[in-house]
Amino acid sequence: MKRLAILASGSGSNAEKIMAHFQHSAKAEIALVASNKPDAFVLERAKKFNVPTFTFSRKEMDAGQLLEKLREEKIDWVILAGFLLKIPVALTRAFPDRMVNIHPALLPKYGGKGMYGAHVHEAVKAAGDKETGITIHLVNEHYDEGKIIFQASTPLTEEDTPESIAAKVHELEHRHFPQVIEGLV
Ligand SMILES: Nc1nc2c(c(=O)[nH]1)N[C@@H](CN(C=O)c1ccc(C(=O)N[C@@H](CCC(=O)O)C(=O)O)cc1)CN2
Ligand SMILES: NCC(=O)N[C@@H]1O[C@H](COP(=O)([O-])[O-])[C@@H](O)[C@H]1O
Repeated sequence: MKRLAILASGSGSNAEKIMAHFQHSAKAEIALVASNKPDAFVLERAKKFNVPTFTFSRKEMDAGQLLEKLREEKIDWVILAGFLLKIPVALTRAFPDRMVNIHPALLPKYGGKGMYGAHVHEAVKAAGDKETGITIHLVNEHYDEGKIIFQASTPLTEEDTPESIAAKVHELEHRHFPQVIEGLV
């Protein structure tokens, strides 16, 4: 049984879909949900699924305390689902090809520092793009430059707003991320 940890900084709607997907799985289990925000709603979602939680600061992550916890819990895969800090290289190297992230755009467009959450959808709207989508990729030491595993797109119209774009992207994420993880682990 593979042991998966989810890292998230906010609401955790993707984390919830992933926990529900693996709730009765014989292949993998969500062994930990960890956040850098003690008040992140993802922690409440984890408690609903009886998944253990762990909180840490950027300083503690950079000092190796998150890696220590992942090793203690014998984690096989790390899933970034709305995690908003850069994973230090020591941590990415501890999980080579075993750390995956979801990005709310069609990389390589709209990636890199500053490109997260609503900032991404606002940039897509400002550019007048006729489509957007999601990218699921392996994680390396740089933001959003790891090997792309999966992409899915959705059309946009001039009537779309950053909020409606976000809703379309979330729908794609919730539909695909759990299945892609299932195929990876
Ligand atoms: N080493 C890596 N770490 C992370 C990656 C990655 O690919 N490699 N992906 C991100 C997730 N992400 C996009 O998918 C992303 C998240 C956050 C940022 C960003 O600019 N963050 C701000 C800080 C925001 C905050 O403190 O609330 C910043 O760095 O200034 C960019 C991309 C997760 N980690
Ligand atoms: N660049 C990273 C980034 O922007 N990640 C995005 O944060 C949201 C988290 O939503 P959730 O907390 O409801 O799962 C998701 O849309 C995810 O793609």
